[in-house]
Amino acid sequence: MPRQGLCSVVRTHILAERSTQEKIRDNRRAKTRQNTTEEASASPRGQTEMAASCTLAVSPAFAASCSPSSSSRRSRRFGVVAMASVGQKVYAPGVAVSEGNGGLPKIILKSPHGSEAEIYLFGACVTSWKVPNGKDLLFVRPDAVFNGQKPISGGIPHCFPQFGPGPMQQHGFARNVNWSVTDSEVNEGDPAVTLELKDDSYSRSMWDFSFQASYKVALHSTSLSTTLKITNTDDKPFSFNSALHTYFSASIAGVSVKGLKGSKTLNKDPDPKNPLEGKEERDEVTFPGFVDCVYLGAPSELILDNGLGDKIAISNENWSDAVLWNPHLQMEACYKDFVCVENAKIETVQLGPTQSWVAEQKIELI
Ligand SMILES: O=P(O)(O)OC[C@H]1O[C@@H](O)[C@H](O)[C@@H](O)[C@@H]1O
Repeated sequence: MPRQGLCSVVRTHILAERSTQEKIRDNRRAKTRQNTTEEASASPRGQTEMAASCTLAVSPAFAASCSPSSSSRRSRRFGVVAMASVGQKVYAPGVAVSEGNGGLPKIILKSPHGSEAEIYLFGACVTSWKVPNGKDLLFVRPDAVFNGQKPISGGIPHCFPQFGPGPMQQHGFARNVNWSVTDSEVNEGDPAVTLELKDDSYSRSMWDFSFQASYKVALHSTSLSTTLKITNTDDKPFSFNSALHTYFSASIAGVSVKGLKGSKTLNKDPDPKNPLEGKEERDEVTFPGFVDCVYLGAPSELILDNGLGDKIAISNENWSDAVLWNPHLQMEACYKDFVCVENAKIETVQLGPTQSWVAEQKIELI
Protein backbone atom coordinates (compact mmCIF):
# COMPACT_ATOMS: atom_id res chain seq x y z
CA MET A 1 0.00 0.00 0.00
CA PRO A 2 1.47 3.35 -0.93
CA ARG A 3 2.01 5.37 2.19
CA GLN A 4 4.55 7.88 0.97
CA GLY A 5 4.10 11.29 2.49
CA LEU A 6 1.98 10.30 5.44
CA CYS A 7 4.70 10.67 8.01
CA SER A 8 7.81 11.61 6.14
CA VAL A 9 7.58 15.34 5.95
CA VAL A 10 9.90 17.44 8.00
CA ARG A 11 7.90 18.74 10.93
CA THR A 12 8.05 22.40 11.59
CA HIS A 13 6.65 24.47 14.38
CA ILE A 14 4.92 27.74 14.01
CA LEU A 15 4.34 30.23 16.73
CA ALA A 16 0.66 30.15 17.32
CA GLU A 17 -0.79 33.66 17.18
CA ARG A 18 -4.31 32.66 17.93
CA SER A 19 -5.94 35.61 19.53
CA THR A 20 -8.63 36.20 16.92
CA GLN A 21 -9.64 32.58 16.54
CA GLU A 22 -9.53 32.02 20.28
CA LYS A 23 -11.80 34.97 20.83
CA ILE A 24 -14.22 33.72 18.20
CA ARG A 25 -14.23 30.26 19.68
CA ASP A 26 -14.57 31.36 23.28
CA ASN A 27 -17.34 33.81 22.49
CA ARG A 28 -19.21 31.31 20.39
CA ARG A 29 -18.90 28.63 23.01
CA ALA A 30 -20.00 30.97 25.75
CA LYS A 31 -23.03 31.64 23.59
CA THR A 32 -23.79 27.99 22.98
CA ARG A 33 -22.67 26.56 26.31
CA GLN A 34 -26.22 26.14 27.44
CA ASN A 35 -27.20 24.17 24.38
CA THR A 36 -25.27 21.03 23.69
CA THR A 37 -27.42 19.94 20.80
CA GLU A 38 -26.57 20.63 17.19
CA GLU A 39 -29.80 22.41 16.60
CA ALA A 40 -28.93 25.69 18.25
CA SER A 41 -30.23 28.61 16.30
CA ALA A 42 -27.90 30.94 14.43
CA SER A 43 -26.33 33.70 16.48
CA PRO A 44 -26.04 37.08 14.76
CA ARG A 45 -23.22 37.93 17.13
CA GLY A 46 -21.39 34.73 16.29
CA GLN A 47 -21.77 35.45 12.60
CA THR A 48 -20.40 38.93 13.01
CA GLU A 49 -17.39 37.61 14.82
CA MET A 50 -16.79 34.99 12.16
CA ALA A 51 -16.94 37.63 9.49
CA ALA A 52 -14.49 39.78 11.44
CA SER A 53 -11.98 36.97 11.47
CA CYS A 54 -11.89 37.00 7.71
CA THR A 55 -9.99 40.24 7.50
CA LEU A 56 -6.86 38.08 7.37
CA ALA A 57 -4.77 39.18 4.42
CA VAL A 58 -1.64 38.21 2.60
CA SER A 59 1.27 40.12 4.05
CA PRO A 60 4.44 41.30 2.27
CA ALA A 61 6.30 38.59 4.15
CA PHE A 62 3.90 35.98 2.75
CA ALA A 63 4.36 37.31 -0.76
CA ALA A 64 8.14 37.18 -0.32
CA SER A 65 7.91 33.61 0.97
CA CYS A 66 6.16 32.61 -2.26
CA SER A 67 8.93 33.92 -4.48
CA PRO A 68 10.91 31.36 -6.50
CA SER A 69 14.08 32.03 -4.56
CA SER A 70 12.47 31.41 -1.21
CA SER A 71 10.82 28.15 -2.25
CA SER A 72 14.00 26.54 -3.51
CA ARG A 73 14.62 24.54 -0.35
CA ARG A 74 12.91 21.15 -0.24
CA SER A 75 11.20 21.53 3.06
CA ARG A 76 10.62 24.76 4.92
CA ARG A 77 9.35 26.00 8.22
CA PHE A 78 7.13 29.00 8.36
CA GLY A 79 6.83 30.91 11.58
CA VAL A 80 3.58 32.67 12.14
CA VAL A 81 4.22 36.38 12.12
CA ALA A 82 1.91 38.38 14.31
CA MET A 83 0.48 41.06 12.05
CA ALA A 84 -0.83 43.77 14.32
CA SER A 85 -4.34 43.93 15.61
CA VAL A 86 -6.24 41.35 13.56
CA GLY A 87 -3.90 38.49 14.35
CA GLN A 88 -2.79 37.94 10.79
CA LYS A 89 -0.41 35.11 10.14
CA VAL A 90 2.08 34.14 7.54
CA TYR A 91 1.69 30.63 6.26
CA ALA A 92 3.89 28.34 4.22
CA PRO A 93 3.71 28.71 0.43
CA GLY A 94 0.61 26.99 -0.85
CA VAL A 95 -1.27 27.64 2.42
CA ALA A 96 -3.62 30.61 2.70
CA VAL A 97 -6.63 31.79 4.69
CA SER A 98 -9.76 32.95 2.96
CA GLU A 99 -13.36 33.81 3.75
CA GLY A 100 -15.58 30.84 3.14
CA ASN A 101 -19.34 30.36 3.03
CA GLY A 102 -21.20 32.25 5.72
CA GLY A 103 -18.09 34.30 6.39
CA LEU A 104 -16.39 31.36 8.09
CA PRO A 105 -12.61 31.26 7.76
CA LYS A 106 -11.14 28.48 5.70
CA ILE A 107 -7.63 27.34 4.86
CA ILE A 108 -6.82 26.79 1.22
CA LEU A 109 -4.04 24.41 0.23
CA LYS A 110 -2.68 24.54 -3.31
CA SER A 111 -0.03 22.20 -4.59
CA PRO A 112 2.24 23.03 -7.52
CA HIS A 113 0.75 19.99 -9.31
CA GLY A 114 -2.64 21.68 -9.56
CA SER A 115 -4.44 19.94 -6.70
CA GLU A 116 -6.33 22.01 -4.12
CA ALA A 117 -8.06 21.48 -0.79
CA GLU A 118 -10.15 23.61 1.54
CA ILE A 119 -10.48 23.17 5.28
CA TYR A 120 -12.90 25.12 7.45
CA LEU A 121 -11.64 25.95 10.93
CA PHE A 122 -15.19 25.27 12.08
CA GLY A 123 -15.08 21.54 12.71
CA ALA A 124 -11.64 21.25 11.04
CA CYS A 125 -13.75 20.08 8.14
CA VAL A 126 -12.09 19.45 4.78
CA THR A 127 -14.84 20.51 2.38
CA SER A 128 -13.06 20.25 -0.95
CA TRP A 129 -10.32 18.11 -2.49
CA LYS A 130 -9.70 18.86 -6.12
CA VAL A 131 -7.32 16.72 -8.12
CA PRO A 132 -5.24 18.30 -10.90
CA ASN A 133 -7.98 17.89 -13.53
CA GLY A 134 -10.15 20.20 -11.40
CA LYS A 135 -12.60 17.53 -10.26
CA ASP A 136 -13.70 17.78 -6.64
CA LEU A 137 -13.80 14.25 -5.24
CA LEU A 138 -15.54 15.29 -2.02
CA PHE A 139 -19.19 16.21 -1.62
CA VAL A 140 -20.94 18.83 0.47
CA ARG A 141 -24.66 18.28 0.89
CA PRO A 142 -26.98 20.92 -0.54
CA ASP A 143 -28.57 21.27 2.90
CA ALA A 144 -25.21 22.01 4.56
CA VAL A 145 -25.22 25.19 6.62
CA PHE A 146 -22.23 27.40 7.24
CA ASN A 147 -23.37 29.40 10.24
CA GLY A 148 -20.84 28.37 12.86
CA GLN A 149 -23.60 26.72 14.84
CA LYS A 150 -24.36 23.43 13.13
CA PRO A 151 -21.79 20.95 11.84
CA ILE A 152 -20.95 21.24 8.16
CA SER A 153 -22.74 18.36 6.41
CA GLY A 154 -20.20 17.21 3.90
CA GLY A 155 -16.52 16.91 3.12
CA ILE A 156 -14.64 15.20 5.94
CA PRO A 157 -16.33 15.97 9.26
CA HIS A 158 -14.86 14.63 12.49
CA CYS A 159 -16.72 12.30 14.77
CA PHE A 160 -15.11 12.75 18.20
CA PRO A 161 -15.17 11.85 21.05
CA GLN A 162 -18.23 9.77 20.21
CA PHE A 163 -19.17 8.10 16.94
CA GLY A 164 -22.69 7.53 18.17
CA PRO A 165 -25.37 6.88 18.92
CA GLY A 166 -24.49 7.62 22.54
CA PRO A 167 -25.00 9.99 25.42
CA MET A 168 -23.85 13.14 23.68
CA GLN A 169 -24.89 14.78 20.43
CA GLN A 170 -24.62 12.61 17.31
CA HIS A 171 -20.93 12.20 16.31
CA GLY A 172 -19.66 14.25 19.27
CA PHE A 173 -18.66 17.90 19.44
CA ALA A 174 -15.39 18.19 17.46
CA ARG A 175 -17.23 18.96 14.22
CA ASN A 176 -19.25 21.62 15.97
CA VAL A 177 -16.54 23.98 17.25
CA ASN A 178 -13.72 26.11 15.91
CA TRP A 179 -10.24 24.65 15.73
CA SER A 180 -7.05 26.76 15.68
CA VAL A 181 -4.18 26.71 13.22
CA THR A 182 -0.90 25.75 14.89
CA ASP A 183 1.44 24.81 12.02
CA SER A 184 1.87 25.10 8.32
CA GLU A 185 4.63 23.64 6.22
CA VAL A 186 5.73 22.85 2.73
CA ASN A 187 7.44 19.66 1.70
CA GLU A 188 8.87 19.54 -1.80
CA GLY A 189 6.21 22.02 -2.80
CA ASP A 190 3.32 20.17 -1.19
CA PRO A 191 1.50 22.21 1.47
CA ALA A 192 0.18 21.05 4.84
CA VAL A 193 -1.58 22.65 7.75
CA THR A 194 -2.12 21.47 11.32
CA LEU A 195 -5.18 22.39 13.35
CA GLU A 196 -5.73 21.93 17.04
CA LEU A 197 -8.63 21.53 19.43
CA LYS A 198 -8.46 21.57 23.21
CA ASP A 199 -11.07 21.13 25.88
CA ASP A 200 -12.93 24.13 27.23
CA SER A 201 -16.06 24.70 29.26
CA TYR A 202 -18.23 23.81 26.26
CA SER A 203 -16.58 20.43 25.66
CA ARG A 204 -16.42 19.76 29.39
CA SER A 205 -20.14 20.28 29.71
CA MET A 206 -20.48 17.09 27.63
CA TRP A 207 -17.22 15.27 28.22
CA ASP A 208 -15.39 16.32 31.36
CA PHE A 209 -11.79 15.66 30.33
CA SER A 210 -8.74 17.66 29.36
CA PHE A 211 -7.52 16.66 25.90
CA GLN A 212 -5.64 17.92 22.90
CA ALA A 213 -6.57 16.96 19.34
CA SER A 214 -4.13 17.74 16.58
CA TYR A 215 -5.13 17.28 12.95
CA LYS A 216 -2.68 17.61 10.09
CA VAL A 217 -3.95 17.83 6.52
CA ALA A 218 -1.34 17.40 3.79
CA LEU A 219 -2.04 17.84 0.09
CA HIS A 220 -0.10 16.00 -2.60
CA SER A 221 -0.52 15.82 -6.36
CA THR A 222 -3.18 13.10 -6.39
CA SER A 223 -3.76 12.44 -2.71
CA LEU A 224 -4.78 14.02 0.57
CA SER A 225 -3.40 12.73 3.86
CA THR A 226 -4.70 13.42 7.33
CA THR A 227 -3.16 12.61 10.68
CA LEU A 228 -5.27 12.82 13.82
CA LYS A 229 -3.58 12.68 17.20
CA ILE A 230 -5.58 12.62 20.42
CA THR A 231 -3.66 13.22 23.65
CA ASN A 232 -4.93 12.80 27.17
CA THR A 233 -3.83 15.97 28.99
CA ASP A 234 -5.92 15.10 32.02
CA ASP A 235 -4.81 13.40 35.23
CA LYS A 236 -7.38 10.64 34.81
CA PRO A 237 -7.98 8.15 31.99
CA PHE A 238 -10.61 8.68 29.33
CA SER A 239 -12.06 6.68 26.48
CA PHE A 240 -13.52 7.72 23.15
CA ASN A 241 -14.34 6.56 19.68
CA SER A 242 -14.01 8.48 16.48
CA ALA A 243 -14.35 8.56 12.69
CA LEU A 244 -13.60 10.61 9.63
CA HIS A 245 -17.06 10.84 8.14
CA THR A 246 -15.89 11.32 4.54
CA TYR A 247 -18.51 12.28 1.96
CA PHE A 248 -17.32 11.36 -1.55
CA SER A 249 -18.94 12.69 -4.71
CA ALA A 250 -20.58 9.79 -6.47
CA SER A 251 -23.19 8.52 -8.83
CA ILE A 252 -24.70 6.06 -6.40
CA ALA A 253 -26.00 3.55 -8.95
CA GLY A 254 -22.42 2.96 -10.11
CA VAL A 255 -20.68 2.99 -6.72
CA SER A 256 -18.80 0.03 -5.34
CA VAL A 257 -16.43 -0.45 -2.42
CA LYS A 258 -13.89 -3.27 -2.55
CA GLY A 259 -11.87 -4.76 0.28
CA LEU A 260 -14.40 -5.41 3.02
CA LYS A 261 -15.03 -9.11 2.41
CA GLY A 262 -14.53 -11.08 5.62
CA SER A 263 -14.96 -8.11 7.98
CA LYS A 264 -17.38 -8.36 10.87
CA THR A 265 -20.43 -6.19 10.26
CA LEU A 266 -22.75 -4.27 12.55
CA ASN A 267 -25.67 -3.43 10.34
CA LYS A 268 -27.47 -0.35 11.67
CA ASP A 269 -30.39 -0.91 9.33
CA PRO A 270 -33.12 -1.14 10.58
CA ASP A 271 -32.20 -0.12 14.16
CA PRO A 272 -29.05 1.94 14.75
CA LYS A 273 -29.29 1.32 18.51
CA ASN A 274 -29.38 -2.45 18.07
CA PRO A 275 -27.13 -3.24 15.12
CA LEU A 276 -27.27 -6.72 13.66
CA GLU A 277 -24.01 -8.65 13.78
CA GLY A 278 -22.83 -10.39 10.64
CA LYS A 279 -19.97 -10.85 8.23
CA GLU A 280 -19.41 -9.23 4.85
CA GLU A 281 -19.47 -11.88 2.14
CA ARG A 282 -19.32 -9.65 -0.93
CA ASP A 283 -16.20 -8.76 -2.91
CA GLU A 284 -17.80 -5.46 -3.82
CA VAL A 285 -20.35 -3.62 -1.75
CA THR A 286 -22.90 -1.68 -3.79
CA PHE A 287 -25.67 0.75 -2.82
CA PRO A 288 -29.01 -0.30 -4.29
CA GLY A 289 -30.88 1.13 -1.28
CA PHE A 290 -30.34 2.45 2.25
CA VAL A 291 -26.95 1.43 3.65
CA ASP A 292 -25.69 2.11 7.19
CA CYS A 293 -23.15 -0.46 8.25
CA VAL A 294 -20.12 -0.57 10.55
CA TYR A 295 -17.24 -2.88 9.60
CA LEU A 296 -15.09 -3.99 12.50
CA GLY A 297 -11.52 -4.96 11.71
CA ALA A 298 -11.63 -3.42 8.26
CA PRO A 299 -8.52 -3.67 6.10
CA SER A 300 -5.94 -0.90 5.76
CA GLU A 301 -7.04 -0.13 2.20
CA LEU A 302 -10.40 0.07 0.46
CA ILE A 303 -10.98 0.88 -3.18
CA LEU A 304 -13.92 3.13 -3.97
CA ASP A 305 -15.32 3.34 -7.48
CA ASN A 306 -17.38 6.51 -7.30
CA GLY A 307 -19.47 5.70 -10.36
CA LEU A 308 -18.22 8.90 -11.97
CA GLY A 309 -15.18 7.37 -13.62
CA ASP A 310 -12.80 7.67 -10.67
CA LYS A 311 -11.19 5.05 -8.45
CA ILE A 312 -10.02 6.20 -5.06
CA ALA A 313 -7.78 4.23 -2.70
CA ILE A 314 -8.78 4.92 0.91
CA SER A 315 -5.91 3.73 3.06
CA ASN A 316 -5.26 4.10 6.73
CA GLU A 317 -3.09 3.34 9.69
CA ASN A 318 -4.84 2.70 12.98
CA TRP A 319 -8.36 3.52 11.84
CA SER A 320 -9.18 -0.10 12.50
CA ASP A 321 -12.85 0.04 11.47
CA ALA A 322 -14.93 1.47 8.63
CA VAL A 323 -18.48 2.69 8.05
CA LEU A 324 -20.49 2.78 4.83
CA TRP A 325 -23.48 5.07 4.69
CA ASN A 326 -25.93 6.20 2.07
CA PRO A 327 -29.30 7.50 3.27
CA HIS A 328 -31.19 6.64 0.06
CA LEU A 329 -34.71 8.12 0.11
CA GLN A 330 -34.18 9.64 3.55
CA MET A 331 -32.29 12.33 1.61
CA GLU A 332 -34.09 12.22 -1.66
CA ALA A 333 -32.60 15.47 -2.91
CA CYS A 334 -28.98 14.33 -2.84
CA TYR A 335 -28.50 10.65 -2.01
CA LYS A 336 -27.65 9.80 -5.60
CA ASP A 337 -24.73 12.20 -5.55
CA PHE A 338 -22.62 10.93 -2.67
CA VAL A 339 -21.47 8.01 -0.62
CA CYS A 340 -19.87 8.07 2.81
CA VAL A 341 -16.90 5.75 3.25
CA GLU A 342 -15.61 6.42 6.72
CA ASN A 343 -12.41 5.37 8.39
CA ALA A 344 -13.42 4.82 11.98
CA LYS A 345 -12.36 3.65 15.40
CA ILE A 346 -15.59 2.24 16.72
CA GLU A 347 -14.03 0.00 19.31
CA THR A 348 -13.25 2.25 22.25
CA VAL A 349 -9.80 3.76 22.66
CA GLN A 350 -8.69 4.19 26.25
CA LEU A 351 -5.93 6.67 27.05
CA GLY A 352 -4.23 7.20 30.39
CA PRO A 353 -2.76 10.57 31.37
CA THR A 354 -0.15 11.77 28.82
CA GLN A 355 -0.96 8.93 26.41
CA SER A 356 -1.76 9.61 22.76
CA TRP A 357 -3.55 7.82 19.96
CA VAL A 358 -2.64 8.55 16.34
CA ALA A 359 -4.43 7.52 13.15
CA GLU A 360 -3.74 8.38 9.55
CA GLN A 361 -5.86 8.39 6.44
CA LYS A 362 -4.80 8.79 2.85
CA ILE A 363 -7.27 9.19 0.01
CA GLU A 364 -5.68 8.88 -3.39
CA LEU A 365 -6.92 8.99 -6.96
CA ILE A 366 -5.60 5.87 -8.65
O1 LIG B 1 -24.46 13.60 10.77
P1 LIG B 1 -24.57 13.26 9.32
O2 LIG B 1 -23.47 13.81 8.50
O3 LIG B 1 -25.93 13.63 8.78
O4 LIG B 1 -24.46 11.71 9.19
C1 LIG B 1 -25.36 10.86 9.85
C2 LIG B 1 -25.05 9.41 9.60
O5 LIG B 1 -23.67 9.20 9.84
C3 LIG B 1 -23.24 7.86 9.65
O6 LIG B 1 -21.86 7.79 9.95
C4 LIG B 1 -23.97 6.95 10.57
O7 LIG B 1 -23.55 5.61 10.37
C5 LIG B 1 -25.47 7.10 10.34
O8 LIG B 1 -26.16 6.28 11.26
C6 LIG B 1 -25.88 8.53 10.49
O9 LIG B 1 -27.25 8.66 10.15
